[in-house]
Amino acid sequence: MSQKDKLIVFDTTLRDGEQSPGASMTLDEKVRIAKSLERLRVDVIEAGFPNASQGDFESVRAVARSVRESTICGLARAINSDIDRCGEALADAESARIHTFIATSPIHMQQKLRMSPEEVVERAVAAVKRARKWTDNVEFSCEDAGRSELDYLCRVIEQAIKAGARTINIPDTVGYNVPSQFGETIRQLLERIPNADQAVFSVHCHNDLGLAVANSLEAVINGARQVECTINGLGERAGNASLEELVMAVRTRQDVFPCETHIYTPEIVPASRLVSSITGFAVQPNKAIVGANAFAHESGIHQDGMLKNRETYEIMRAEDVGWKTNKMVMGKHSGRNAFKTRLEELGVNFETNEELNGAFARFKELADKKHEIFDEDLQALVSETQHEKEDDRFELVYLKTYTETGETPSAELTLKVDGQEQQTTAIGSGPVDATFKAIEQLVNTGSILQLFSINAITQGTDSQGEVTVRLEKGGRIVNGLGSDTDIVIASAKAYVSAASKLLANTPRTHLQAVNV
Ligand SMILES: CC(=O)SCCNC(=O)CCNC(=O)[C@H](O)C(C)(C)COP(=O)(O)OP(=O)(O)OC[C@H]1O[C@@H](n2cnc3c(N)ncnc32)[C@H](O)[C@@H]1OP(=O)(O)O
Ligand SMILES: CC(C)C(=O)C(=O)O
Repeated sequence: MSQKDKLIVFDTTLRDGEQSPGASMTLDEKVRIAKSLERLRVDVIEAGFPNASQGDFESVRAVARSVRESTICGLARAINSDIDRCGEALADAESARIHTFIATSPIHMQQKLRMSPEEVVERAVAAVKRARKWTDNVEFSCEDAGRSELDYLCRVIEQAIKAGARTINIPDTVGYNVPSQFGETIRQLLERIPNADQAVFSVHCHNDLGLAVANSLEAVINGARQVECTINGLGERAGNASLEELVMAVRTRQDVFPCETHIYTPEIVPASRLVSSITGFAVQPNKAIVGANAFAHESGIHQDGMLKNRETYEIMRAEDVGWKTNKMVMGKHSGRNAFKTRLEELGVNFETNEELNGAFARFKELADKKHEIFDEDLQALVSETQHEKEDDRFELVYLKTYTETGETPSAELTLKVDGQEQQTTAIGSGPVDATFKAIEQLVNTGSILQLFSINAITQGTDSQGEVTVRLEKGGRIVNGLGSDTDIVIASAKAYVSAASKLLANTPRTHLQAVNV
């Protein structure tokens, strides 16, 4: 069994997270999120502020009734009516905690509460005692502790513990602290408060300077054993410390942290998605752990390293946080190793290095035009390459089409016909029709177009179009395939490919080249 301390994970997505402007949640949504936090094995779920409104009260009560495995907590000011309402909302919880708070910084005491430091101590003590009438599990927070005087903090906290608080929370309410200083504050509090050993010290950091996770971790190194956090870092203003980052930092760097969480990490990504879909707050792609790119690799050197040994570029396993797998994104920065490996996974093997190099060159060309190359793009690219290999009598060199409202569409075309460049122009009912007529002038198949179909290979307006052209002549039917981000060019490629097949065994003299 592990000798390490337990780090208690206190999630406040439903309370501080909901304080994000625009992130309000309905009762049902809160229960769904609470159930997801329970699956994550979060130790304490702060479900709301029951005295804020009837709706908040009912939500906290509903969460308290639905969740059995996590402790359910409610927030209350150091005011009897807040505390009693909180106690009522939590009455049906399997395990309940009342979290009461009052500000301890000079600016908050003078300007907001308009209370003297003595009055604040008295209110804190009275609040903790009142909460203890409801439950033994009472947490006390010194709001704006990050800007409070250390001697005064020691005084308030000592009294709060004496009054019965079993968790003491040190919030950096406005995200003002930096890690070394915040860690030192925790160390000093634990050292100087005589009854500090009778409570668990907790931290609650905000992200105004982007330091919420770093400050929390430094506090843990200095003795804090509860971290307050939210899924996706949701929360007031710039948000709170993000649960997923804290949990994975502690887990990944067990050489640094003297404690461990009991979080079931494969539930992290599902919880993140749920919170994002309910609040409508999208997760940025480069967000640590839960961003779409957190386990995606695009550059060739990284992909090559990953294929040789995953740990060259990954410090965690995607599967451990709930992704199906990590991702090799095929794009313009990808190299040959990743290209070849992905195609092999798709069942395509190259017989020679020349073939691989040819396909890879085409892939790079396509990647310059299109941000991400999907498996379907690769398959289209290879099948086009293989078609060309079989029947390369004709090759599209240049195509320019002209369309304008009220004007007749036209096409200007250069084809390589049996190795020789030939040019022509044609008009048609549309740019594709004009292009097909121009090709036909040069290749002269005399065939009938039986089928012309276009499909978008992937989603997005930068998707490639894949075109199939079916030509029929004298009972013989051939298909040609072409793909490109420009659907007229894809159509030209498909027609040229079909024509090549149709005339593969025809004597080369049949062609009547038209030079313009
Ligand atoms: C840092 C944090 O995240 S703290 C939690 C923030 N969450 C919320 O505020 C929850 C939503 N809030 C609300 O619905 C309302 O503000 C309520 C119901 C809590 C209070 O509403 P109102 O009674 O209308 O008061 P209002 O919001 O205008 O002002 C807050 C009052 O609480 C006082 N107060 C603030 N914090 C505390 C505290 N911890 N203990 C005691 N009194 C406090 C203020 O001094 C002010 O008192 P005053 O009216 O005598 O000046
Ligand atoms: C009530 C406390 C914990 C809080 O949310 C804060 O100080 O940010």
